[in-house]
Amino acid sequence: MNMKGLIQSPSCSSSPSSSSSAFLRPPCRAYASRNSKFPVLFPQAICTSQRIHRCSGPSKNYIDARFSSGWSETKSLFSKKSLKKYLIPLGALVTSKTQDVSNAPIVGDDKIGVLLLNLGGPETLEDVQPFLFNLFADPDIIRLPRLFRFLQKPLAQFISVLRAPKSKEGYASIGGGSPLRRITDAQAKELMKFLWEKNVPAKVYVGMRYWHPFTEEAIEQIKRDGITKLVVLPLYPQFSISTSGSSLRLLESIFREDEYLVNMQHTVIPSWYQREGYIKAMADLIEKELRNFDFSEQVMIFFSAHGVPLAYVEEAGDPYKAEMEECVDLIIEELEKRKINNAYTLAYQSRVGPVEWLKPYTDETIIELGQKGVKRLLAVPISFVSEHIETLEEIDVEYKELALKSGIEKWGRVPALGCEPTFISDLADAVIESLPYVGAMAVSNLEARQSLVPLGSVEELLAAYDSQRRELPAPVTVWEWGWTKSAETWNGRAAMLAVLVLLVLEVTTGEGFLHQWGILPLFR
Ligand SMILES: C=CC1=C(C)c2cc3[nH]c(cc4nc(cc5[nH]c(cc1n2)c(C)c5CCC(=O)O)C(CCC(=O)O)=C4C)c(C)c3C=C
Ligand SMILES: [Fe+2]
Repeated sequence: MNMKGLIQSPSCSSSPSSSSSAFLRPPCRAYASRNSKFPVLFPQAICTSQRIHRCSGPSKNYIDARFSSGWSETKSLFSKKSLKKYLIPLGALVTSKTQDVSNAPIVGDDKIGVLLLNLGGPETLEDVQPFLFNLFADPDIIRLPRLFRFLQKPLAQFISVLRAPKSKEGYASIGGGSPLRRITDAQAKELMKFLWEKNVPAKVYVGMRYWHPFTEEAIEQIKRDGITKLVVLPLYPQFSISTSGSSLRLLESIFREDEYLVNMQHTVIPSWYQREGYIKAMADLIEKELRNFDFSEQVMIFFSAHGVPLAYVEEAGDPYKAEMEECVDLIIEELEKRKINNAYTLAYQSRVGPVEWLKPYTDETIIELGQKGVKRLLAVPISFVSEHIETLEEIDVEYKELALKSGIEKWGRVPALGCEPTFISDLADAVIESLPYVGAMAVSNLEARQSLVPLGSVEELLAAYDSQRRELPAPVTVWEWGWTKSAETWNGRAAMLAVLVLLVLEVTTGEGFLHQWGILPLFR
């Protein structure tokens, strides 16, 4: 079959892992979620086919865990009203008959596509500033109050120019650019291979949020190929408004404006950290890396996740923290099954700007552990499945140095999953399991309504998790001031306030240093 035109990057070497049917669970009883008024029934068919890790009892299922812990306590946007909506995904309903313009694989009458969503990264040092501009221009990264929205682009320009030298240094130290495109392309190629081997001939596309290949480019290709059923799969294991959410929001706006896409059936797999293949693959990597230590049972397993500003979780109901904690629990459970009972901890890295981010912070935790006499540390990057600047530079260089200075004697790091066959094979299973829900009309489709991983259309998912689209303090604060805990915070806030004043003056008068430097106006 013709696969030309698809991803042609260096592939990961892998061989298909053994069938994941070993992961099938015993039939699950139907039960209701503990803190919710809405009973969530999990029929056997769904439980087994979704291969959700926790399927053993009322207190240990995925949805139940969400609503019984952080979610309900954090003014979650999964209010009972939105939860109801969430559990009744409507799907994209209209079947489109498209012209057969390409060699896209066909199942029945359908041409199936999988769209992998990822962040994207600068490929050269010249790309760094424009990449940062795209990132900071994203209203899901810097959420300005409505009144200040017109400042989004000038502010993004300003911050990106300011941050570029530091970022460039980082990218220079890892070879002059991000490896993200190469790795994501390789993952796409492997995923396609697994899908075909599992008798699902699908095309896999990569759509990046902030750099090439942009999501818009992937969508154009999807249209050219005449895809009729699309599975949208963000490559972030845990959902965050700032990552998968942002990509889905972009997708929603693209879908809305396009007649072809309005009619294309699709579904979204919003997060998949609880899948057994992913959990086992992570545990495999940890187990392997522990073997490099002497006295391996004394090694502290240090999960380091990318942070998000605290307000995302506490004010907008971002499920990221709850999903992260659940994910760590699942990996630890898997390790314990293997008789690996090491101490472990979770901390958050990579904060940007002066607002408060999820705590504990990775750097502070490393210092504390050193003070407490921990001698062996194994860092586990957990929020991202490729190597990238924050593993290769921040963890491997900065945190390692800090750890050694803080009294840690032996440091190790688990590699990112990349193209691990167990992992990619399981992603292929996730795609296959989602296919019956593509375009499913949940109102009349009991299974879609009861799906454990709440598959739904882009629009429904966005409406469910972020319907109110609250204004949040941006990671880089531009309007807050006051007495703060540290001089760094205060300096940052004062500087940003000054920036805001200058920007307002620039934009209203049309004069100032940004105009002199040719940065403004953005569009001539
Ligand atoms: C789950 C992963 C990620 C979350 C959550 C996330 C939130 C987030 N990030 C920024 C700001 C920056 N991120 C940058 C790079 C970057 N971010 C992620 C992942 C998550 N970000 C990755 C994988 C990468 C690296 C891509 C690569 O090129 O390898 C950067 C640029 C690098 C730098 O200058 O440090 C910035 C800036 C914010 C503000 C945020 C939440 C609001
Ligand atoms: Fe980031």
